Amino acid sequence: MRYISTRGGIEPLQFQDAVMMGLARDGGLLLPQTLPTVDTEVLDRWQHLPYQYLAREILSLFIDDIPQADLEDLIERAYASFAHPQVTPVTKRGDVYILELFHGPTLAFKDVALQLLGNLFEYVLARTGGFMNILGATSGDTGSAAIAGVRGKNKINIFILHPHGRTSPIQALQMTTVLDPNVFNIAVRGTFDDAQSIVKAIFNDLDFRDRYRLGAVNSINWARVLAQVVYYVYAYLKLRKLGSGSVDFSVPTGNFGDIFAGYVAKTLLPAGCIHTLILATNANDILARFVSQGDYSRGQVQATSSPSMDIQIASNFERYLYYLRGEDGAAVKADMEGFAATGKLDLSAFTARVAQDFRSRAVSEEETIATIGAFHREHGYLLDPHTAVGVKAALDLREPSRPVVCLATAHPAKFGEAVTRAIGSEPPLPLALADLANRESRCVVLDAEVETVKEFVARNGLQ
Ligand SMILES: Cc1ncc(COP(=O)(O)O)c(C=O)c1O
Ligand SMILES: N[C@@H](CCOP(=O)(O)O)C(=O)O
Repeated sequence: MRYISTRGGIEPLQFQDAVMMGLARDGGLLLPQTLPTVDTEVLDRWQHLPYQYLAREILSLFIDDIPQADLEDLIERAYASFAHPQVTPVTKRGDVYILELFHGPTLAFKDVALQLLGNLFEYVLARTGGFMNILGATSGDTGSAAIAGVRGKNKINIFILHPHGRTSPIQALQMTTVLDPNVFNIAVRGTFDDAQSIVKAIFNDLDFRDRYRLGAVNSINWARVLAQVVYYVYAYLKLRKLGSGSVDFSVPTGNFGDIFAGYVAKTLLPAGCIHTLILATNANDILARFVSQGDYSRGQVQATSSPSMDIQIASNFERYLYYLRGEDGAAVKADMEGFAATGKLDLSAFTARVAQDFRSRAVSEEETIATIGAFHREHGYLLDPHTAVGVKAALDLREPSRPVVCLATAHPAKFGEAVTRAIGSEPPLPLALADLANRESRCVVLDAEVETVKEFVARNGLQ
C-alpha cells in the first residue's frame, strides 16, 4: 500500500513515511492510493474476533512495511491501557445503540488512535534514529490524548496549542497538569480554528518543519483516521451477529476526522453494510450545511456546551473532497486555495452524490441539554454533550427499519457544567479526573501568531 496527497504533489509513500510526514509536503492530506474492500467471507472470519485481533486484520490491509509480529505488539500495548476488555463496547439504550469510545486513559475517543500513534512514533524513531517535535492543535480532547500517548517518551517533545479559555476546565487541566519535561502546553488567544491554521502554516514552512522534524498528532495524520476505522467495523460486526445486515452511524462532528474514518469503513465493507453516516454538528454547522445544500462556507466560531466541536474549518473535509472531485488532486488544490481566499466553496452540484453517504443535522444548545436530561431520565444513562448532539440527530433522522449506532465520543464527567445544567447535579468524577484541580499545572499563553509560536517551538524544541 502506498500513500498519496489529496493535492497530487508528492511521490507515493510507504505507511511509516506517511505517519512521520503527517501533513503532505504539498499542503494536502495523505490518503491510501486505493481504498481496500473486503467481502462477506472475510466478515464471517472477522465476526468473532476480539478488538485487538480485528485491529490487526484491518490495519494489515493498509500497512505493509511493519512486520506482523511488531504490528501485533504495537496494537496490544496501545489497548492494554483501556479500562474495558472490549476496548470500545456497544450498549443498547432505547431506540439507539451507543458505541462507547471513552474507556481510554483520557476518557475520549481520541485515545483509540493516539495510544497507537504514540507507539508508532516510538517504533519508527527506534529504527531510523533521530528525534521529533510533535506540533498539534486541540479544541480539548486531542491534546490530552496526544500528551498521554507520548509523555515521557525518549527523543519526542510535544507542543499542543489550545484556545485559551475555550475548552472545558477539566480538558484544560488534563493537559496542563502533565509535567513531564517533554510536554509543552500553549494556550493561544484565539479559537481552535486559529490554532489549527497556525499549526498548518508552520508545517507548510518546509525548512522549519525539517529542522525540527515536526510530527502531527491531529487527524491530518493518516494513522489517526486508520485506527478509528476499526471501531466502526467492530460495532457493525456486533450488530451483524444480532442479525442486522445494514446499519447507520451517527457521528458528532467537528474536524471531520471521525466521520471520515466512518466513510473509509463504509467503503471497506460490502455495499450497504454501513448504509448512512449521520453527520451531527452543534451550532457550528458548516458541515451540516455542506451535506444538506452543498454550502461549505465558513461562519464565526460559536462557543457551545460541546466545545470540542466548536470548529468552522474542518481539516479532514479535504479528504472527502478528493473523492467527490474524482481523485483529481489539481481540482482539490484549486478548491482549497479558493476556500482559503474566500471562506466559501459551492459544492451544490454534488448534493445527490453526498446524500448516498451522509445525512446531517445541526443540533442547538437547548436540544443538546434537553437530550442529556431526557436520556438520563428515560434510560439512566449519562451522555456527554458531544455524544448528545449525535444522539439527538440519530433520534430525528433514524430509519425505524435499520439500527443506528451513536458514537459516544467522550465521558460526561469531562463536561460537568453542561451535564449539571441538564440533570441538576454534577456527574461523578472517575478516578482519572478526581484530583486534577489540586495538581500543579504548567502552560504558556501566547498570541495567536505563527511567528510567536514558531519562536517558542524553536526555543524549546529538540534539535
Ligand atoms: C468529544 C468529541 N466529540 C466529537 C468530536 C468531533 O470529532 P471530529 O473532529 O473528528 O469530527 C471531537 C473533536 O474532535 C471531540 O473531542
Ligand atoms: N475536537 C478535536 C479537534 C482536533 O481534531 P483532530 O481530530 O484533528 O485532532 C480536539 O478535541 O482537539
